[in-house]
Amino acid sequence: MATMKSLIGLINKIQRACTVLGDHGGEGMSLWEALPTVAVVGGQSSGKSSVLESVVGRDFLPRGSGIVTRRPLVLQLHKTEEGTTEYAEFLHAPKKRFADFAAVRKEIEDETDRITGKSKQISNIPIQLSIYSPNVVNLTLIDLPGLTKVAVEGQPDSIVQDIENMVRSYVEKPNCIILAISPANQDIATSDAIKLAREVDPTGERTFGVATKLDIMDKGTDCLDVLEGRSYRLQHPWVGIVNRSQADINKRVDMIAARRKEREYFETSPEYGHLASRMGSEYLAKLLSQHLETVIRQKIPSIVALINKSIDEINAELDRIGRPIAVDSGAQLYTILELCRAFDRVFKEHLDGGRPGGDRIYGVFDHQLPAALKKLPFDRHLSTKNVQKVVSEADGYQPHLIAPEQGYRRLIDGSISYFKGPAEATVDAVHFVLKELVRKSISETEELKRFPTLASDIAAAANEALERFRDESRKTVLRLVDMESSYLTVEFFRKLHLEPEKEKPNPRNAPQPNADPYSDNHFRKIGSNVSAYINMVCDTLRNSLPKAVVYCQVREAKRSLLNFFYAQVGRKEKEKLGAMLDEDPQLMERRGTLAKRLELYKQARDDIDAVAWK
Ligand SMILES: Nc1nc2c(ncn2[C@@H]2O[C@H](COP(=O)(O)OP(=O)(O)OP(=O)(O)O)[C@@H](O)[C@H]2O)c(=O)[nH]1
Repeated sequence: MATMKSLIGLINKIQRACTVLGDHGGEGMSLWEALPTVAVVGGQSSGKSSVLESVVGRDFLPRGSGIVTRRPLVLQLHKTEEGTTEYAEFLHAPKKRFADFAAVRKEIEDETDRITGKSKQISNIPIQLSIYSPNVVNLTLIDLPGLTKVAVEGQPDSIVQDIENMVRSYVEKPNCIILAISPANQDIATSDAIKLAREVDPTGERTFGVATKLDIMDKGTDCLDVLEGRSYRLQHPWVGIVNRSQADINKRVDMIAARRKEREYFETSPEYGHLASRMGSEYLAKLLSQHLETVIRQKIPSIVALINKSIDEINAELDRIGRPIAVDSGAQLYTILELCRAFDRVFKEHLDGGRPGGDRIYGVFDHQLPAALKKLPFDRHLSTKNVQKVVSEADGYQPHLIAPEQGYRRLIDGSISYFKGPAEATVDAVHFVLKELVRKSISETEELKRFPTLASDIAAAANEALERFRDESRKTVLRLVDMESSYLTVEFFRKLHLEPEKEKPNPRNAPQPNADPYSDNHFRKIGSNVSAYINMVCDTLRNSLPKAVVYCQVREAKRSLLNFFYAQVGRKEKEKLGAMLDEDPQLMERRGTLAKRLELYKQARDDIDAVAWK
């Protein structure tokens, strides 16, 4: 079975971790709130600090008038071997050991002011103090500001309510054991601590009543009715305490002597002698420690359940925002390539039909290109007038004898050059569709959302690659057009000569006697032959241009869009890779916090497993 030391020590450890992570309750069912604690509650000057110092056996708490305790002080007591030196440690100064307890008092004052400033404000951010001593029991107590009645100089009017709200936020928790300090020299009925305890713990199952200042009750009065449970009955027996008086404090009576004096007081007291074994700060410490250990043991299952639930929630959140990237360059390079592949998959789905977009490329070939070809000004270029002009210029001083070979060539070349416009327009149109698909693919790649720098690097690399593909495609389509000029299809013209005159003899068209062979008819015929040839070329290009564009741009985009990028990334050194994976700072901070909390909860679960099964 787990020992008391190990269980309370376990809770101390988890409590410290919670404070490091800023989990001191208040945000839903936090781990802190699931941990059993003992809260010390009492009115101003009720003797809270004196009880705590008696339990610790050391003078270490700040004293003074007005509100002294302005932040909760989580006091974790660790019993060490007899004869070992006592020392204290603060969570906010983990490397520093305090052997001088006067310095502990100063550190508490300074740390209080660090958060609340020199004002008399209060704050619910706890100060975590651990004391290691052979004269203590394993116990965690939370010292809270004294319940006060009136604001003093320098305090806001709301201070009374603020303090009560803070104290209430601790004692209302079902896991909080209430140490209610009431001065016996005042009517217990007016005790602020008992009033509050009755409110939040009506059955008294988690309230321990402590009566202080028994030694300065009015002569002839005693506290037996309360201490023997006849009035203000609680489930746990009241404990009477005699702390150092102010005179003792001023005389620097040390705590161990004070404890001895307290023991003698009860053993020699005519009223309380028969209760001596159940009175005094040492007995109170043991009673609380045993009770705390019992409560912790009962709460272990619910604490473990909460820890497991928190671990699952944190893991789910980490999965949602993405796990931290390992810092070694191999892992970073792997991550970058994985993210590139994720983008590439989305891009290919757009092209191959899994996602919309690829159809727009087909639309360029099926609508835009034919429409552009149709609009080419061949009618004007092959008008009889222009044919005559070109043929005459081509003949020079010697008119052609049979067929105007040069004229034909010039007319054909001139016509073919018109195809360059639609060819380049097709290349550009497909380029812009591909660029748009890159942009969409970047935004649709979920994994890339947390890496804005890498996303823009991939987009830049992809667009550079598309520019290269476009240049290559433009050269290729212009070459296709130029090839049509470089060698005319002889077969076409052979057939032309073999083909009977298609036109029915039309008296108007029939050659008139003494007709000029170079008449309109002649040139119209040339124009129509060239037009027929150009139509053939047009049909060829309408089919070959899309093939060239797909081959140079679409196929390359699918095969090697990021090849240059991969080569560049492979050559980058470590810090450059890290810079590519820089994330949204808020996201990184969020992930860091979650990772720390996850670590806390996993460590707590392991600690509990290690202790609970001993
Ligand atoms: N004679 C006697 N004096 C006591 C006893 N307990 C506390 N005092 C005195 O009462 C005064 C207040 O004691 P503290 O321990 O500071 O009380 P507190 O509740 O911590 O006060 P604040 O935190 O400042 O509100 C001090 O002068 C103590 O010396 C006691 O049992 N007997």
